[in-house]
Amino acid sequence: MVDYSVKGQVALLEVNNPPVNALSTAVRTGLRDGIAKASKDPKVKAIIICGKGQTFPAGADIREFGQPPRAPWLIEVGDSIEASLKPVVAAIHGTCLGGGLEVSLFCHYRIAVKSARVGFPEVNLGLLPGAAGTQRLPRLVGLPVALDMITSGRHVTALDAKKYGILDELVAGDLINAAIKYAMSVVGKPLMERRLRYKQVPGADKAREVCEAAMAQVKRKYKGYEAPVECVRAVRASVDLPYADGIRMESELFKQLNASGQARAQQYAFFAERTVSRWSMPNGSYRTAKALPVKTTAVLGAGTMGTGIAVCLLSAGLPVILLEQNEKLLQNGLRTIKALMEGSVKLGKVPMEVAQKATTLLKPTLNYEDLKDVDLVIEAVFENLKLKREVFGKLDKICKPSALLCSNTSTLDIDLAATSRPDKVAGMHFFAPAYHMRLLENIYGTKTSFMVEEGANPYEIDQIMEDLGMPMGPFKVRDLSGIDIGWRITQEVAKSLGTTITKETKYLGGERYCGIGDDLYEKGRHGRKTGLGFYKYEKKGGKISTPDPDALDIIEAYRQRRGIVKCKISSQEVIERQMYSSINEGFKILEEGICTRPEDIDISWLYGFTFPKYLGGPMFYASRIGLQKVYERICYYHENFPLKQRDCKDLRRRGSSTSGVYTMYPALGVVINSYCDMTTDGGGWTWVFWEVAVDAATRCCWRSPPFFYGYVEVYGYVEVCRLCRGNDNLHLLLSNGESEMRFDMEDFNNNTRYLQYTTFTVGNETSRYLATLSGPSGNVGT
Ligand SMILES: CC(C)(COP(=O)(O)OP(=O)(O)OC[C@H]1O[C@@H](n2cnc3c(N)ncnc32)[C@H](O)[C@@H]1OP(=O)(O)O)[C@@H](O)C(=O)NCCC(=O)NCCSC(=O)C[C@@H](O)CCCCCCCCCCCCC(=O)O
Repeated sequence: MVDYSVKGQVALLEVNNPPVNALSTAVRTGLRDGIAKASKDPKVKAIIICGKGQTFPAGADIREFGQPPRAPWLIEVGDSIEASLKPVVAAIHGTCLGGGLEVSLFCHYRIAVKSARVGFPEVNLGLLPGAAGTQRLPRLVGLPVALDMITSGRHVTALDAKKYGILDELVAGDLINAAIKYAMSVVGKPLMERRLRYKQVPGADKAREVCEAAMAQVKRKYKGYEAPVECVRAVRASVDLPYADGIRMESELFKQLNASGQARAQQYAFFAERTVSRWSMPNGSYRTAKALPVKTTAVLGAGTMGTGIAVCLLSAGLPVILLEQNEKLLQNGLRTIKALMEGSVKLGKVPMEVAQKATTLLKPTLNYEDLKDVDLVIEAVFENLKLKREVFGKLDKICKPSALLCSNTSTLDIDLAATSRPDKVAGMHFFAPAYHMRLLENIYGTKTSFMVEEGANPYEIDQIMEDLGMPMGPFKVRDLSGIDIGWRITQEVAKSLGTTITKETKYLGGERYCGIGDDLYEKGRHGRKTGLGFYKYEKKGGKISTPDPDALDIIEAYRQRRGIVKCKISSQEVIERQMYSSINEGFKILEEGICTRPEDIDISWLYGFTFPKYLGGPMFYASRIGLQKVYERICYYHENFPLKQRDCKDLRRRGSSTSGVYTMYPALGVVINSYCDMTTDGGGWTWVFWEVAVDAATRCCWRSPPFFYGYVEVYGYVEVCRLCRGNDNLHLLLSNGESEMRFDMEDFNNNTRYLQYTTFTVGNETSRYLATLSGPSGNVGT
């Protein structure tokens, strides 16, 4: 796993663990042994560490995180590198990430080719750099850059890394030859000053302000995610604590994060993203399919979706012909595209050069003839079957036979497009905003409005779903995508069913129909673009939403017209009805063979609905709750409400299996047992322990950090019998000696599911602590 050779007076340690040279146990052992061997060899004057194949090590081996940890620890290997009496040079190409960057920071010198990138992406896996990265990077580059890199996980170009001081030199030509030359040039120079552990963090006097600002920023930007918060804490320790204590704290926080449900979910998402790219269909797979070259494109319709799609294509550097039916709509569209491009540049999402080039790549037209040579057409006209059929008829006549004709429809049957080239016609459903969302898919939503019809308040529903981690509640999403769009879609559905929607319509196609959206539509409340929808906005097209009593009046009038008696719907029920109906649909999709793996569905949600990665996706979420429970609740809603939940045999089968544990995610380990206890120490701290057995092999245990302050949120299923038993068995108490946090538990002895949502703030500290406790098939406390 590490090839050892000596070139002249330089020992070469080449990590050889394709595809990304991950730092597995064997690699760590190889590095440790290689350093020892080179240190003993009198011929060797300097040592080089590099990667064979496509990259320098891109990090620890993520697959090892779900297994019992095995020595040598990366940090011990790093210590032996730093202690070497012969200079050690990291020669970097490809992606030097995570543990790879940590290895290089133990080396005395770092050189790289210009195309290399470095970074600490651990945060994206629900972790922090756990092999001294949080202590060493700040010592090298100062707090602002270290905090930015570690909390964002971004990849930094070699050029920037050189500017920050991470790299000592950029080299051209053959990396190994350049590294040998460089290594020989530093032989005999003092090594002490190159050992980062002895350095002070530059700008330490500003640590408090800088770290507090970073903490406030990560809480705002990565709301709900635990890892960025712990990253800031760990980096701050590089200033507040001596090196050895900082390392201990980093290691504690790493272990704590790694045992959390968020890390499991984010690591699952990492592999799921890669799994879904290995698609397979009856007539081919990713192995056999060849991509059709697309050099020129056209977008039909310059409304919200059309302009968004155009920006997406332009940002990818593709020429776009934008077609509209009249000059006024076309000019509006061009203005929107210009504004979106400028906004993307401001947010750093699109480089300035790309935006400048886009102006030359965009060609407006009113004439279908201009589309005759394009490779790809994406139609984004109104969701009206007749109109779309007309458009496809014209495109079929004008476009070259090899051109792909795609529809951005979210609901209409693509087979109805009626062209002479059905094999070149496809649905290409972009998610709004099209230039931002990475998903191009066709999944359709939940039956949210039902709940509002029964008495729930849309703003409360949004808040509950946002607290669960969705960036936007379902009603904000409806305002964003346009209430008129929803209205048009249901009109089309009704038409295709040979019926019409009236004020009295209660069922459509055998499913319950809610007409609240129709009432809003009739009042001109079409969502954000009109400044009014479920919410009120600061202006037409505005982004600042405020609850609107007028919208609530419309909803109430609707209920009265229908004779619906308003009832109270609990937060738990809101979550269940939102999530479980989607999970049920997910299983139905698997059963129907539309998707082949749960990962396909989860990735659609992560990219299409910005579902929080720390929950993994609805299918992963279901497996954490326990399919049996999910299935029981779906049955309950099916029996007690006039909802038409489609009964899914697959979920029923899995849900009624006696084990109660679904082994859908063996790679991550399945939690088979969990145990929770607490104790109060002499300092007045209440320590909460969760002990979790994973796959009967890994036992991880973590406790609440000693600096437990801030506010606590507990939500999700709480299987109370698994909670710590306090004096009166009725609450969970957390205390920091001055204040107490108390979570009252109801139905404690009934073993019933229970949702408790509480926030608690102590002093000015705004840190967030999230605790998710759940079910007998063992969900990890986080
Ligand atoms: C590197 C990439 C950018 C490459 O992208 P590309 O598109 O080219 O390729 P793919 O993404 O498709 O990947 C190809 C292939 O490789 C697999 N893979 C990629 N990275 C890894 C990896 N790090 N580990 C394993 N496998 C990996 C990928 O799955 C693909 O295979 P597949 O079969 O699925 O197709 C891109 O891949 C990328 O971004 N990778 C991730 C990079 C990353 O996140 N790196 C950081 C990893 S975490 C880390 O490094 C942590 C460190 O800080 C070290 C922590 C040390 C922990 C010490 C803990 C102390 C506590 C224990 C002590 C116990 C003692 C006690 O009890 O006291």
